[in-house]
Amino acid sequence: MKVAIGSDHGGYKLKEEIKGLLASMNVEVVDVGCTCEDSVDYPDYAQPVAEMVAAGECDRGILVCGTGIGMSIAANKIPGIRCALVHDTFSARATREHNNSNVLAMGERVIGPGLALDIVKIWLETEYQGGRHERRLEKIAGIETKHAGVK
Ligand SMILES: O=C(CO)[C@H](O)[C@H](O)[C@H](O)COP(=O)(O)O
Repeated sequence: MKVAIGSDHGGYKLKEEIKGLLASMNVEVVDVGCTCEDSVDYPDYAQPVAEMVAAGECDRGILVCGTGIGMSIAANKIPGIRCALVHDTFSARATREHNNSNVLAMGERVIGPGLALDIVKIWLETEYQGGRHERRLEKIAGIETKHAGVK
């Protein structure tokens, strides 16, 4: 598996911890930054991660900012992206099984690294269930199609 990862300054430390976990899981990582705790703007990191996933260059994406909210809003603007903002292990599993989420967003200012790493592991290892959920994802894709190019 190949994972694109990005953070702003508010998520930098957690991003580095997640990279350590991914290395231990033999997951290939593309880190788009940021590279330190200097203040930056989260959309500049959400966009390349989401674009790499949407283009099929990476299998999944992981985004971290202070809350995860800005990252998830920005990532979900990219067609084909289903970014889930997750701060508990139940949702980590459910969003893979039900939503086939392809990007995970978390907030370093919201949860500690122990829980965050558990969430990442569960999210990466849980399979999409398909079945009844497929019809719902098709409806989400239909919303994207209907609004494509609308400003
Ligand atoms: O996008 C966010 C909130 O939706 C993130 O938490 C950012 O990390 C946060 O807004 C950055 O805030 P700062 O005061 O500039 O550090």
